[in-house]
Amino acid sequence: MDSGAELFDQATPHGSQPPTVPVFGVDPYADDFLTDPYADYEAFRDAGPVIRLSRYNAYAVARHEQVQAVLTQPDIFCSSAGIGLTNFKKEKSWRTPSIILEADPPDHGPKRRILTRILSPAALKKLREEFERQAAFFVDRMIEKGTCDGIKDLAEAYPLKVFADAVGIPAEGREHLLPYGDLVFNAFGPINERFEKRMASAGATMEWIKTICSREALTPDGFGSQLYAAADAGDLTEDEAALLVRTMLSAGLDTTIFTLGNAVVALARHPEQWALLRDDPSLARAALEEVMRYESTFQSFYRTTTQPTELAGVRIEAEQKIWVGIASANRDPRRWEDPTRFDILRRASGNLAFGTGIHGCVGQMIARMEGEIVLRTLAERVAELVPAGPPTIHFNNTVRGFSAMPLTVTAK
Ligand SMILES: O=C(O)c1ccc(-c2ccccn2)cc1
Repeated sequence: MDSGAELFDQATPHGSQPPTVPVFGVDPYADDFLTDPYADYEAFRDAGPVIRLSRYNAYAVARHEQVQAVLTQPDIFCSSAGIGLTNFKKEKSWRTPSIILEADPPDHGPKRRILTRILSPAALKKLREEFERQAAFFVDRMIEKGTCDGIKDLAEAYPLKVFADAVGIPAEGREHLLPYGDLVFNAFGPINERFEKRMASAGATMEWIKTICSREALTPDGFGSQLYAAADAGDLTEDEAALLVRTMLSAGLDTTIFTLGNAVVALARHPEQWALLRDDPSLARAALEEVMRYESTFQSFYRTTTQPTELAGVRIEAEQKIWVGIASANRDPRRWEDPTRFDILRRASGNLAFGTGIHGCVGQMIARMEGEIVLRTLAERVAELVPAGPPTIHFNNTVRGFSAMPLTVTAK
Protein backbone atom coordinates (compact mmCIF):
# COMPACT_ATOMS: atom_id res chain seq x y z
CA MET A 1 0.00 0.00 0.00
CA ASP A 2 1.75 3.16 -1.12
CA SER A 3 -0.19 5.64 1.00
CA GLY A 4 2.20 5.43 3.93
CA ALA A 5 -0.23 3.14 5.72
CA GLU A 6 1.04 -0.04 7.31
CA LEU A 7 -1.47 -2.72 8.20
CA PHE A 8 -2.12 -4.29 11.56
CA ASP A 9 -4.24 -7.30 12.30
CA GLN A 10 -6.97 -7.10 14.90
CA ALA A 11 -7.02 -10.14 17.14
CA THR A 12 -10.43 -11.78 16.79
CA PRO A 13 -11.40 -14.60 19.16
CA HIS A 14 -13.25 -16.45 16.45
CA GLY A 15 -10.14 -16.68 14.33
CA SER A 16 -12.17 -15.36 11.36
CA GLN A 17 -10.10 -13.58 8.78
CA PRO A 18 -10.36 -10.02 10.22
CA PRO A 19 -10.23 -7.02 7.88
CA THR A 20 -6.95 -5.31 8.65
CA VAL A 21 -7.24 -1.68 9.66
CA PRO A 22 -4.80 0.55 7.78
CA VAL A 23 -2.65 2.69 10.10
CA PHE A 24 -1.49 6.24 9.32
CA GLY A 25 1.27 7.88 11.35
CA VAL A 26 0.66 11.33 9.83
CA ASP A 27 -0.17 14.28 12.12
CA PRO A 28 -3.47 15.81 10.91
CA TYR A 29 -2.81 18.84 13.15
CA ALA A 30 0.57 19.76 11.65
CA ASP A 31 0.76 23.05 9.73
CA ASP A 32 1.96 21.30 6.57
CA PHE A 33 -0.97 18.86 6.76
CA LEU A 34 -3.50 21.66 7.31
CA THR A 35 -2.00 23.80 4.52
CA ASP A 36 -3.49 21.33 2.04
CA PRO A 37 -5.16 18.37 3.78
CA TYR A 38 -7.03 17.04 0.76
CA ALA A 39 -4.43 14.65 -0.66
CA ASP A 40 -4.07 13.07 2.79
CA TYR A 41 -7.86 12.83 3.13
CA GLU A 42 -7.95 11.00 -0.21
CA ALA A 43 -5.33 8.54 1.05
CA PHE A 44 -7.38 8.00 4.22
CA ARG A 45 -10.56 7.30 2.19
CA ASP A 46 -8.81 5.02 -0.29
CA ALA A 47 -7.15 2.97 2.47
CA GLY A 48 -10.52 1.74 3.78
CA PRO A 49 -13.85 2.60 5.44
CA VAL A 50 -12.19 2.67 8.87
CA ILE A 51 -8.52 3.52 9.49
CA ARG A 52 -6.34 4.23 12.50
CA LEU A 53 -4.42 7.43 13.33
CA SER A 54 -1.64 5.95 15.43
CA ARG A 55 -0.19 9.29 16.55
CA TYR A 56 -3.39 10.02 18.50
CA ASN A 57 -4.45 6.45 19.22
CA ALA A 58 -7.79 7.00 17.47
CA TYR A 59 -9.80 5.24 14.81
CA ALA A 60 -10.90 7.45 11.91
CA VAL A 61 -13.64 7.57 9.27
CA ALA A 62 -12.97 9.71 6.20
CA ARG A 63 -15.61 8.52 3.70
CA HIS A 64 -19.05 10.16 3.45
CA GLU A 65 -20.86 6.88 4.17
CA GLN A 66 -19.06 6.08 7.43
CA VAL A 67 -19.06 9.72 8.63
CA GLN A 68 -22.84 9.72 8.14
CA ALA A 69 -23.11 6.33 9.92
CA VAL A 70 -21.13 7.52 12.96
CA LEU A 71 -23.04 10.82 13.30
CA THR A 72 -26.43 9.10 13.09
CA GLN A 73 -25.79 6.48 15.80
CA PRO A 74 -25.32 8.62 18.94
CA ASP A 75 -26.03 5.67 21.25
CA ILE A 76 -22.93 3.87 19.91
CA PHE A 77 -20.80 6.90 18.99
CA CYS A 78 -21.48 9.33 21.83
CA SER A 79 -20.70 13.01 22.52
CA SER A 80 -20.75 13.08 26.34
CA ALA A 81 -17.13 11.88 26.48
CA GLY A 82 -16.27 15.11 24.62
CA ILE A 83 -16.31 15.75 20.88
CA GLY A 84 -12.56 16.40 20.91
CA LEU A 85 -9.61 14.09 21.46
CA THR A 86 -9.83 14.54 25.26
CA ASN A 87 -12.02 11.86 26.85
CA PHE A 88 -14.07 13.66 29.51
CA LYS A 89 -14.60 10.32 31.26
CA LYS A 90 -10.84 10.09 31.83
CA GLU A 91 -9.48 13.67 31.82
CA LYS A 92 -10.90 16.93 33.13
CA SER A 93 -12.02 19.40 30.46
CA TRP A 94 -10.49 22.92 30.39
CA ARG A 95 -14.02 24.31 30.59
CA THR A 96 -17.40 23.15 31.94
CA PRO A 97 -18.67 20.80 29.22
CA SER A 98 -21.41 22.13 26.95
CA ILE A 99 -24.88 20.92 27.99
CA ILE A 100 -25.84 20.46 24.36
CA LEU A 101 -22.73 19.78 22.26
CA GLU A 102 -21.15 17.38 24.78
CA ALA A 103 -24.41 15.78 25.88
CA ASP A 104 -26.23 12.61 24.86
CA PRO A 105 -29.90 11.61 25.01
CA PRO A 106 -31.89 11.92 27.21
CA ASP A 107 -30.23 15.08 28.60
CA HIS A 108 -29.54 16.52 25.14
CA GLY A 109 -33.10 16.78 23.72
CA PRO A 110 -34.79 19.26 26.10
CA LYS A 111 -31.85 21.71 25.93
CA ARG A 112 -31.72 21.46 22.14
CA ARG A 113 -35.45 22.23 21.90
CA ILE A 114 -34.93 25.49 23.84
CA LEU A 115 -32.30 26.65 21.32
CA THR A 116 -34.41 25.49 18.37
CA ARG A 117 -37.30 27.61 19.67
CA ILE A 118 -35.12 30.73 20.15
CA LEU A 119 -33.52 30.32 16.71
CA SER A 120 -36.89 29.75 14.99
CA PRO A 121 -37.66 30.84 11.39
CA ALA A 122 -39.95 33.55 12.82
CA ALA A 123 -37.11 34.89 15.01
CA LEU A 124 -34.77 34.91 12.02
CA LYS A 125 -37.32 36.70 9.84
CA LYS A 126 -37.29 39.59 12.34
CA LEU A 127 -33.49 39.89 11.97
CA ARG A 128 -33.28 39.71 8.18
CA GLU A 129 -33.66 43.46 7.47
CA GLU A 130 -30.92 44.45 9.96
CA PHE A 131 -28.66 41.66 8.63
CA GLU A 132 -29.17 42.99 5.09
CA ARG A 133 -28.53 46.59 6.15
CA GLN A 134 -25.26 45.64 7.85
CA ALA A 135 -24.11 43.57 4.86
CA ALA A 136 -24.66 46.59 2.60
CA PHE A 137 -22.72 48.78 5.05
CA PHE A 138 -19.66 46.48 5.12
CA VAL A 139 -19.67 45.78 1.35
CA ASP A 140 -20.02 49.50 0.49
CA ARG A 141 -17.09 50.24 2.79
CA MET A 142 -14.97 47.65 0.95
CA ILE A 143 -15.86 49.34 -2.36
CA GLU A 144 -14.93 52.78 -0.96
CA LYS A 145 -11.56 51.37 0.19
CA GLY A 146 -10.97 49.76 -3.24
CA THR A 147 -8.15 47.64 -1.82
CA CYS A 148 -9.31 45.87 1.32
CA ASP A 149 -9.11 42.63 3.29
CA GLY A 150 -11.98 40.20 2.66
CA ILE A 151 -11.43 38.65 6.08
CA LYS A 152 -10.94 41.66 8.37
CA ASP A 153 -13.38 43.95 6.54
CA LEU A 154 -16.15 41.43 5.93
CA ALA A 155 -15.83 37.79 7.06
CA GLU A 156 -14.86 38.74 10.62
CA ALA A 157 -16.53 42.13 10.91
CA TYR A 158 -20.01 41.04 9.80
CA PRO A 159 -20.83 38.18 12.27
CA LEU A 160 -19.06 40.06 15.09
CA LYS A 161 -21.63 42.82 14.48
CA VAL A 162 -24.87 41.09 13.50
CA PHE A 163 -24.68 37.80 15.43
CA ALA A 164 -23.13 39.29 18.57
CA ASP A 165 -25.88 41.96 18.50
CA ALA A 166 -28.54 39.25 18.01
CA VAL A 167 -27.24 37.40 21.08
CA GLY A 168 -27.33 40.73 22.90
CA ILE A 169 -23.78 41.03 24.21
CA PRO A 170 -22.21 44.45 24.85
CA ALA A 171 -20.36 46.23 22.01
CA GLU A 172 -17.28 46.76 24.19
CA GLY A 173 -14.82 43.90 24.56
CA ARG A 174 -15.79 41.96 21.44
CA GLU A 175 -12.08 41.72 20.59
CA HIS A 176 -12.08 38.80 23.06
CA LEU A 177 -14.45 36.72 20.91
CA LEU A 178 -11.98 35.54 18.25
CA PRO A 179 -9.25 34.56 20.76
CA TYR A 180 -11.89 32.68 22.76
CA GLY A 181 -13.17 30.87 19.66
CA ASP A 182 -9.60 29.95 18.70
CA LEU A 183 -9.14 28.44 22.17
CA VAL A 184 -12.45 26.53 21.97
CA PHE A 185 -11.67 25.01 18.57
CA ASN A 186 -8.04 24.23 19.40
CA ALA A 187 -9.30 22.39 22.49
CA PHE A 188 -11.16 19.86 20.30
CA GLY A 189 -7.79 18.68 18.99
CA PRO A 190 -4.75 17.50 20.90
CA ILE A 191 -3.47 19.67 23.76
CA ASN A 192 -0.61 20.81 21.54
CA GLU A 193 1.57 23.90 21.43
CA ARG A 194 -1.16 25.77 19.49
CA PHE A 195 -3.63 25.18 22.35
CA GLU A 196 -1.09 25.88 25.14
CA LYS A 197 -0.04 29.17 23.53
CA ARG A 198 -3.65 30.38 23.20
CA MET A 199 -4.51 29.20 26.74
CA ALA A 200 -1.49 31.04 28.24
CA SER A 201 -2.86 34.41 27.12
CA ALA A 202 -6.56 33.67 27.71
CA GLY A 203 -7.00 34.92 31.29
CA ALA A 204 -8.69 38.24 30.54
CA THR A 205 -10.66 36.63 27.69
CA MET A 206 -12.06 33.88 29.93
CA GLU A 207 -13.06 36.53 32.50
CA TRP A 208 -14.79 38.65 29.87
CA ILE A 209 -16.70 35.63 28.46
CA LYS A 210 -17.90 34.72 31.95
CA THR A 211 -19.06 38.30 32.58
CA ILE A 212 -20.99 38.77 29.34
CA CYS A 213 -22.81 35.42 29.69
CA SER A 214 -24.48 36.69 32.87
CA ARG A 215 -28.08 37.89 32.84
CA GLU A 216 -27.32 41.56 33.63
CA ALA A 217 -24.80 41.90 30.77
CA LEU A 218 -27.29 41.03 28.03
CA THR A 219 -29.66 43.33 26.11
CA PRO A 220 -33.33 42.69 26.96
CA ASP A 221 -34.48 41.40 23.54
CA GLY A 222 -31.49 39.27 22.43
CA PHE A 223 -31.12 35.49 22.24
CA GLY A 224 -29.21 35.59 25.55
CA SER A 225 -32.07 37.19 27.46
CA GLN A 226 -34.47 34.66 25.93
CA LEU A 227 -32.34 31.91 27.48
CA TYR A 228 -32.72 33.56 30.89
CA ALA A 229 -36.45 33.83 30.24
CA ALA A 230 -36.40 30.04 29.77
CA ALA A 231 -34.67 29.85 33.16
CA ASP A 232 -37.40 32.04 34.70
CA ALA A 233 -39.95 29.63 33.17
CA GLY A 234 -38.19 26.74 34.91
CA ASP A 235 -36.88 25.11 31.71
CA LEU A 236 -33.24 25.84 32.62
CA THR A 237 -31.25 26.69 35.71
CA GLU A 238 -29.52 30.09 35.82
CA ASP A 239 -26.15 28.36 35.28
CA GLU A 240 -27.48 26.39 32.30
CA ALA A 241 -28.72 29.63 30.72
CA ALA A 242 -25.22 31.13 31.08
CA LEU A 243 -23.68 27.98 29.56
CA LEU A 244 -26.02 28.16 26.56
CA VAL A 245 -25.10 31.83 25.99
CA ARG A 246 -21.48 30.62 25.94
CA THR A 247 -22.49 27.91 23.49
CA MET A 248 -24.09 30.45 21.15
CA LEU A 249 -20.98 32.63 21.20
CA SER A 250 -18.68 29.63 20.67
CA ALA A 251 -20.66 27.80 17.99
CA GLY A 252 -22.13 30.79 16.22
CA LEU A 253 -19.17 33.05 15.53
CA ASP A 254 -15.90 31.39 14.45
CA THR A 255 -17.81 28.92 12.29
CA THR A 256 -19.66 31.60 10.30
CA ILE A 257 -16.57 33.85 10.23
CA PHE A 258 -14.39 31.13 8.72
CA THR A 259 -17.14 30.05 6.30
CA LEU A 260 -17.60 33.62 5.01
CA GLY A 261 -13.82 33.87 4.66
CA ASN A 262 -13.66 30.57 2.76
CA ALA A 263 -16.42 31.87 0.49
CA VAL A 264 -14.60 35.11 -0.33
CA VAL A 265 -11.31 33.27 -0.97
CA ALA A 266 -12.95 30.60 -3.16
CA LEU A 267 -14.83 33.21 -5.24
CA ALA A 268 -11.76 35.43 -5.62
CA ARG A 269 -9.70 32.40 -6.73
CA HIS A 270 -12.34 31.14 -9.19
CA PRO A 271 -13.26 34.22 -11.30
CA GLU A 272 -15.59 32.23 -13.54
CA GLN A 273 -17.61 31.14 -10.48
CA TRP A 274 -17.60 34.73 -9.17
CA ALA A 275 -18.92 35.93 -12.57
CA LEU A 276 -21.79 33.40 -12.43
CA LEU A 277 -22.80 34.68 -8.97
CA ARG A 278 -22.32 38.38 -9.81
CA ASP A 279 -24.50 37.97 -12.91
CA ASP A 280 -27.17 36.09 -10.91
CA PRO A 281 -27.24 37.05 -7.19
CA SER A 282 -30.07 34.56 -6.60
CA LEU A 283 -27.34 31.87 -6.79
CA ALA A 284 -26.06 33.06 -3.38
CA ARG A 285 -27.61 30.23 -1.37
CA ALA A 286 -26.33 27.54 -3.74
CA ALA A 287 -22.90 29.18 -3.81
CA LEU A 288 -22.75 29.16 -0.01
CA GLU A 289 -23.67 25.46 0.10
CA GLU A 290 -20.90 24.66 -2.41
CA VAL A 291 -18.36 26.66 -0.37
CA MET A 292 -19.29 24.62 2.71
CA ARG A 293 -18.84 21.37 0.79
CA TYR A 294 -15.64 22.38 -1.03
CA GLU A 295 -13.82 24.14 1.84
CA SER A 296 -15.56 22.94 5.03
CA THR A 297 -14.77 25.16 8.00
CA PHE A 298 -15.14 22.25 10.41
CA GLN A 299 -12.39 19.84 9.39
CA SER A 300 -12.96 17.11 11.95
CA PHE A 301 -14.08 16.25 15.44
CA TYR A 302 -14.58 13.06 17.48
CA ARG A 303 -17.09 10.61 18.85
CA THR A 304 -16.42 7.95 21.49
CA THR A 305 -17.68 4.38 21.32
CA THR A 306 -19.99 3.44 24.21
CA GLN A 307 -19.79 -0.30 23.54
CA PRO A 308 -17.90 -2.76 21.33
CA THR A 309 -19.26 -2.27 17.82
CA GLU A 310 -18.62 -3.08 14.19
CA LEU A 311 -18.42 -0.45 11.45
CA ALA A 312 -18.08 -1.50 7.80
CA GLY A 313 -16.91 -4.91 8.96
CA VAL A 314 -14.27 -3.47 11.31
CA ARG A 315 -14.60 -4.31 14.98
CA ILE A 316 -14.09 -1.35 17.32
CA GLU A 317 -13.78 -1.74 21.10
CA ALA A 318 -15.66 0.40 23.62
CA GLU A 319 -14.19 3.71 24.85
CA GLN A 320 -12.41 4.36 21.55
CA LYS A 321 -12.08 7.89 20.10
CA ILE A 322 -13.20 8.05 16.46
CA TRP A 323 -11.89 10.93 14.30
CA VAL A 324 -14.80 12.05 12.06
CA GLY A 325 -13.53 13.63 8.84
CA ILE A 326 -16.22 16.17 7.86
CA ALA A 327 -14.14 18.00 5.24
CA SER A 328 -12.93 14.68 3.80
CA ALA A 329 -16.49 13.33 3.50
CA ASN A 330 -17.45 16.50 1.62
CA ARG A 331 -14.89 15.68 -1.06
CA ASP A 332 -15.56 11.92 -1.26
CA PRO A 333 -15.83 10.89 -4.93
CA ARG A 334 -18.07 8.01 -3.77
CA ARG A 335 -20.68 10.71 -3.00
CA TRP A 336 -19.78 13.74 -5.17
CA GLU A 337 -19.16 14.05 -8.90
CA ASP A 338 -15.73 15.63 -9.55
CA PRO A 339 -15.43 16.69 -5.87
CA THR A 340 -12.29 18.80 -6.21
CA ARG A 341 -14.07 21.17 -8.60
CA PHE A 342 -15.56 24.33 -7.05
CA ASP A 343 -18.88 24.50 -8.92
CA ILE A 344 -21.62 26.77 -7.52
CA LEU A 345 -24.14 25.31 -10.01
CA ARG A 346 -23.91 21.80 -8.53
CA ARG A 347 -26.41 20.45 -6.00
CA ALA A 348 -24.19 20.68 -2.88
CA SER A 349 -27.01 20.25 -0.36
CA GLY A 350 -26.60 17.03 1.60
CA ASN A 351 -23.02 17.99 2.49
CA LEU A 352 -21.98 17.35 6.09
CA ALA A 353 -20.57 20.81 6.89
CA PHE A 354 -23.24 21.29 9.59
CA GLY A 355 -22.93 17.69 10.73
CA THR A 356 -26.08 15.56 10.72
CA GLY A 357 -28.32 13.64 13.09
CA ILE A 358 -29.38 14.83 16.56
CA HIS A 359 -26.31 17.07 16.87
CA GLY A 360 -26.66 18.63 13.42
CA CYS A 361 -25.95 22.35 13.82
CA VAL A 362 -28.85 23.94 15.69
CA GLY A 363 -27.84 27.35 14.28
CA GLN A 364 -27.56 26.30 10.66
CA MET A 365 -30.51 28.41 9.51
CA ILE A 366 -29.13 31.65 10.96
CA ALA A 367 -25.68 30.74 9.62
CA ARG A 368 -27.16 30.16 6.16
CA MET A 369 -29.06 33.46 6.41
CA GLU A 370 -25.84 35.36 7.21
CA GLY A 371 -23.95 33.65 4.40
CA GLU A 372 -26.65 34.02 1.77
CA ILE A 373 -27.17 37.72 2.62
CA VAL A 374 -23.43 38.50 2.44
CA LEU A 375 -22.90 36.66 -0.85
CA ARG A 376 -26.02 38.17 -2.40
CA THR A 377 -24.99 41.67 -1.29
CA LEU A 378 -21.50 41.19 -2.78
CA ALA A 379 -23.07 39.97 -6.04
CA GLU A 380 -25.48 42.90 -6.20
CA ARG A 381 -22.90 45.64 -5.49
CA VAL A 382 -19.49 44.40 -6.62
CA ALA A 383 -18.32 44.01 -10.23
CA GLU A 384 -14.82 42.61 -9.71
CA LEU A 385 -13.45 40.72 -6.68
CA VAL A 386 -9.74 40.20 -7.43
CA PRO A 387 -6.94 38.85 -5.18
CA ALA A 388 -4.43 41.62 -4.36
CA GLY A 389 -2.04 39.09 -2.77
CA PRO A 390 -2.13 35.56 -1.35
CA PRO A 391 -4.52 34.65 1.49
CA THR A 392 -3.06 33.82 4.92
CA ILE A 393 -4.19 30.49 6.38
CA HIS A 394 -5.30 30.51 10.01
CA PHE A 395 -4.01 27.31 11.63
CA ASN A 396 -6.32 25.73 14.21
CA ASN A 397 -6.85 22.16 15.44
CA THR A 398 -10.48 21.99 14.25
CA VAL A 399 -11.59 24.85 11.97
CA ARG A 400 -9.81 25.75 8.73
CA GLY A 401 -9.96 29.17 7.17
CA PHE A 402 -8.06 32.35 6.54
CA SER A 403 -6.89 35.28 8.66
CA ALA A 404 -6.27 37.60 5.69
CA MET A 405 -7.35 37.90 2.04
CA PRO A 406 -6.10 41.08 0.28
CA LEU A 407 -8.65 42.08 -2.38
CA THR A 408 -9.23 44.72 -5.02
CA VAL A 409 -12.96 45.40 -5.20
CA THR A 410 -14.80 47.52 -7.82
CA ALA A 411 -18.41 48.72 -7.81
CA LYS A 412 -21.04 47.33 -10.20
O1 LIG B 1 -20.49 25.62 25.11
C1 LIG B 1 -19.41 25.54 24.49
O2 LIG B 1 -18.30 25.77 25.00
C2 LIG B 1 -19.47 25.14 23.04
C3 LIG B 1 -20.67 24.72 22.48
C4 LIG B 1 -20.73 24.39 21.13
C5 LIG B 1 -19.60 24.45 20.35
C6 LIG B 1 -19.68 24.10 18.93
C7 LIG B 1 -18.61 24.23 18.11
C8 LIG B 1 -18.75 23.91 16.79
C9 LIG B 1 -19.91 23.45 16.29
C10 LIG B 1 -20.95 23.33 17.17
N1 LIG B 1 -20.85 23.64 18.45
C11 LIG B 1 -18.39 24.88 20.89
C12 LIG B 1 -18.32 25.22 22.25
